[in-house]
Amino acid sequence: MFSLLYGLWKYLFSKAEFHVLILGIDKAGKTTLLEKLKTLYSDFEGLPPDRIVPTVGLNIGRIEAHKSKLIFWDLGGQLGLRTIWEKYYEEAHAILYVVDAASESRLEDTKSAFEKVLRHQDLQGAPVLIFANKQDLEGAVSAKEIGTALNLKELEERESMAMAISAYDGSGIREGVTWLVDAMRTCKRTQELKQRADAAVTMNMHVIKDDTSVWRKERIKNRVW
Ligand SMILES: Nc1nc2c(ncn2[C@@H]2O[C@H](COP(=O)(O)OP(=O)(O)OP(=O)(O)O)[C@@H](O)[C@H]2O)c(=O)[nH]1
Ligand SMILES: [Mg+2]
Repeated sequence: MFSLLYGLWKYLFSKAEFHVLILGIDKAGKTTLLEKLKTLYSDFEGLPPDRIVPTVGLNIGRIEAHKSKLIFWDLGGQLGLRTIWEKYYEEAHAILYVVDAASESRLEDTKSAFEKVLRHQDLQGAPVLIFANKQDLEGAVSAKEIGTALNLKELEERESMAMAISAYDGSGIREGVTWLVDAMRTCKRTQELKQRADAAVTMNMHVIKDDTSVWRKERIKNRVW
């Protein structure tokens, strides 16, 4: 009962909260980015790149930006781990797709994994932000080139953007987060996710009401006043 009431209170009075799924093939720099986000947006210093290992499970990062709470889910990008991605689609407000812009040889793999993500029913209407990562390396291609390679222009039914970043030095990340928050605030998918959450809260309220009436009946029965 207390947890239901607390959940309801939190729901009514807390800041907007968004779930962002960080995807991309292995070694794109997803976890390095997640740790940089923590450093840039919280009092907590994220792990330095030399302490980051390939991801097998799930890494979570919570930050606050533009009066919103952002919860990032970072999953492993190795081939055998990509089947796990879809378990998180339903709850995600947006996709942050990280690309190693300095590795031309892996662009085909990046592209086919990306197309598969976009085709999934559970991600309909989710805004997509592409981070063309590793811009600190010589030979890294521009965000525009990555956007063209991934056919971003053809995504009519959703908001999309490609931005150049370096998860090492942090360049471009803040601009990307600003775009992302704006896109999540205004997109139809966010409204739909909210409606679903509202429906769950309404159901919880019925449970609370039922609990209370049972409790009142008990008091009457036992004459406890
Ligand atoms: N030069 C450079 N290297 C980077 C950058 N971001 C990540 N790396 C390096 O790229 C490699 C892979 O980084 P990770 O963050 O582990 O990549 P990941 O996408 O999380 O990989 P998985 O967990 O296997 O899916 C590491 O050696 C990082 O140090 C960057 O902005 N610049
Ligand atoms: Mg990782």
